[in-house]
Amino acid sequence: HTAEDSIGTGVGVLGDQKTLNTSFDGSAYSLIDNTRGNGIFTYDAANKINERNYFFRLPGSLWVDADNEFTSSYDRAAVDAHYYAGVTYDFYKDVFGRDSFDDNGAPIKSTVHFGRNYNNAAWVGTQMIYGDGDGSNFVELSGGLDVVGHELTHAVTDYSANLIYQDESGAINESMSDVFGTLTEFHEGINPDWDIGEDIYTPGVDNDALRSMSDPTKYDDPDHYSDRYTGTLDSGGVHTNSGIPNKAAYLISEGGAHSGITVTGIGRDKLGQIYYRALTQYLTESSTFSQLRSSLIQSATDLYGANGPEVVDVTAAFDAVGVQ
Ligand SMILES: O=C(NO)[C@]12CC[C@H](CC1)C2
Ligand SMILES: [Ca+2]
Ligand SMILES: [Ca+2]
Ligand SMILES: [Ca+2]
Ligand SMILES: [Zn+2]
Repeated sequence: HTAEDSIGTGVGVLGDQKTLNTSFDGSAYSLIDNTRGNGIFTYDAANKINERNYFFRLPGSLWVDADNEFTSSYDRAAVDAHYYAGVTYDFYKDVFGRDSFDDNGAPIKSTVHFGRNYNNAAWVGTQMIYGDGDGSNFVELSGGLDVVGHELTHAVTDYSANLIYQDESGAINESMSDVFGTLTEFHEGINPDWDIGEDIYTPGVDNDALRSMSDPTKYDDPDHYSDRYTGTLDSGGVHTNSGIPNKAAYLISEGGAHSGITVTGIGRDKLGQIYYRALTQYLTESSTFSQLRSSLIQSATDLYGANGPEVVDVTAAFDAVGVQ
């Protein structure tokens, strides 16, 4: 008896109802979505840490439920990891024609309840992991669509430019994840914004976020090359210096005046196409900010012509953040 596709109901981290693609094996329902690529699979690390007190051996146990209703508080992290992985899969497929992170339908695996009070999420080379947060700095991190899109974009990057996670190439790696995590949020269209992590950060504080793409300085990240971090923390400031290309991406899409330069704005769709082409056709593992600028100008030229408003805006945006 082979398993069959089923549709379950769930409640996400923020208490929102959603339907889930699940799989019934004759006795129980599991978080296997067979409607996308070679499947989306969600697992439970059950907050265990292994005998040496290091992180739990992955992926943990496949998420199983007796009645196809995923409505308990313990279920919420799994509901959103599963559902938002599907949203991100659809974004890449519908907008760029990319079939999963490897463009070959690779199964997408996520593990939730990872670690204990773990204030983080990551792509660990083979799958996503999501901590529950400590309940004060973070709630379950899979509850942020931009975070799920951010993490899955790390996988896309690994299978394309494979940007080294250090210094400027690392900051571009981070920025790509913020850009496509944000574009995923706009594609779904529920409370989209140019902030990162707002849905899962500091439940006790409203209107804050981890990072801002529209104004990186709001959270002390630079928005100009002259203010870049040159130290060794965080692999050379990959989560800080990402503010510089993030600000450029925001200006390319939305326009604005910055450092005495005015950018018109070409919109999110063109931003996404230009960035996706640069990530998959021109950037390499050691690309610098300057090479990001030239890759994006080349991509805009390929897609929309040599002297159009798109090339003008990409050029102006990188001038505005001090990258030549
Ligand atoms: O930027 C990140 N990882 O590279 C974050 C930080 C908070 C969200 C979960 C992980 C995004
Ligand atoms: Ca149930
Ligand atoms: Ca956001
Ligand atoms: Ca908050
Ligand atoms: Zn990241």
